[in-house]
Amino acid sequence: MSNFIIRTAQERREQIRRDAANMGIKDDYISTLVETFYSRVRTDPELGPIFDGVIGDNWDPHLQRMKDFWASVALNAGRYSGKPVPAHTRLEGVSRRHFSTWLHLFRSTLKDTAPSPEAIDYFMERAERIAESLQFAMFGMPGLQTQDGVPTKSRTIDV
Ligand code: HEM
Repeated sequence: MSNFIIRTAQERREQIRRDAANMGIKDDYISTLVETFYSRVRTDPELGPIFDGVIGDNWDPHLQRMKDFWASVALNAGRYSGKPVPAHTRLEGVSRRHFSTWLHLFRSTLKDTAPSPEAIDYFMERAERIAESLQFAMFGMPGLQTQDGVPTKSRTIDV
């Protein structure tokens, strides 16, 4: 006979936070990660101009949104309620190469700042999964041309 354990959403959320805390992941680390990552993005020769064009000098709201986003992804904080897909499909001049650069920069930021080796994998797994979804929304399946050459824009991402 198998035993089923039924947990409430609240219990699941607490478990996620306990697991993350055991890796050293809490709000203060998410704040460090986001601040460090985007300070590197801003000076990156490929990514910097793309962000500059959209965000200009108005970085504070973007950084706050990204802290809420990562707290929701990593800690199930439920603080983010934006729409990542349209925010990216409307960007001009972004290719798969930019995503590869983004992921490299994210990994090196984690290597330099993460509170534990497990935390690096924890964030990278999630970043890679979301990057895949965004690229699918923007460019379609790798190697598959959409009928009219226009990227699929209808995907949503649950965080
Ligand atoms: C080529 C790689 C990427 C570029 C150039 C890029 C660029 C941008 C820019 C310019 C914005 C601001 C959009 C606006 O305010 O209208 C933005 C927002 C955002 N990005 Fe990215 N991004 C990239 C990859 C990613 C990845 C991999 C993730 C997640 C793992 C991500 C998550 C987000 C989120 C959550 C927002 C806020 C969307 C909103 O609620 O308005 N981005 N991104």
